[in-house]
Amino acid sequence: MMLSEHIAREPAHLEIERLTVAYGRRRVLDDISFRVDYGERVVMVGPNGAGKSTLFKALVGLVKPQSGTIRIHGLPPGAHQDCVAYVPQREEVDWRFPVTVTDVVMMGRFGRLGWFRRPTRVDRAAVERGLELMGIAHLARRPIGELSGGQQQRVFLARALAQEPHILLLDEPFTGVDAATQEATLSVLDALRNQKVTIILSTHDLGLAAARFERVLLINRRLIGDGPPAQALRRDLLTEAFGGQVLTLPDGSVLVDQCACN
Ligand SMILES: Nc1ncnc2c1ncn2[C@@H]1O[C@H](COP(=O)(O)OP(=O)(O)OP(=O)(O)O)[C@@H](O)[C@H]1O
Repeated sequence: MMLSEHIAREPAHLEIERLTVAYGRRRVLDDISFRVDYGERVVMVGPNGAGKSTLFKALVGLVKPQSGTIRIHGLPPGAHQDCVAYVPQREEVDWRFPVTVTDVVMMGRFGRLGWFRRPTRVDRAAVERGLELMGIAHLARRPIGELSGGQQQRVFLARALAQEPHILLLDEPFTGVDAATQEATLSVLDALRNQKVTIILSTHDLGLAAARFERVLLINRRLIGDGPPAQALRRDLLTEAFGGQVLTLPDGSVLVDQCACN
């Protein structure tokens, strides 16, 4: 069955059931289940090492689950890679690559192009649109390695947009970027709402998670909270997820272990 027929017949969604992932003998995701409907905007929060990046990698088929299932439009990850765009954390990218901004953004089209087909007018237009949406059309010919952290982040978002995905996965896109890039990214995500693009983004910023997203997944190896911010970011759940860490809550107060001090 063609993917397009499948989408037409079924409500498109992402479904994760009893997902367990281990590196060697160490479980980093344990029995995680949730479902995301088409067009939902979800933010994932949890402490360092909670398994957020691992979950993204499992969603694009880069790590194999030990058990459990992932279904995207009813099919396993990798079956239609094209409709899922993944923006990894910046430090996972080798910036010495001698390629221009346009080259990188065009990579977003490779799923459609195949590696050996020449870009068509449609591909070039998608690349230009991505560059313009992220405000970096003027950087098109620059080598990627020469750009600032915020500019590089915009390039990777432009590449994801050029892919024209149904599901956009962003792993900590705001870490180490300037406020203008953060705002530009958030407004592009707001615009994608009209196109029913599903967004899953991870961040350490609980205030941003609460203010800009309708649904929060609170993760630390297990799924500890799932729901609207007021529900998923309750103090008892945050304490469970973050243990003894000092934490700034969405309301600006500080949580130190069990004690909430304003
Ligand atoms: N390739 C790997 N091999 C072995 N262990 C790994 C590998 N990748 C991640 N881990 C470990 O798995 C756990 C989860 O890591 P992961 O990067 O998914 O967490 P995270 O929530 O994204 O963390 P952060 O917020 O610090 O980015 C960590 O303890 C990490 O050290």
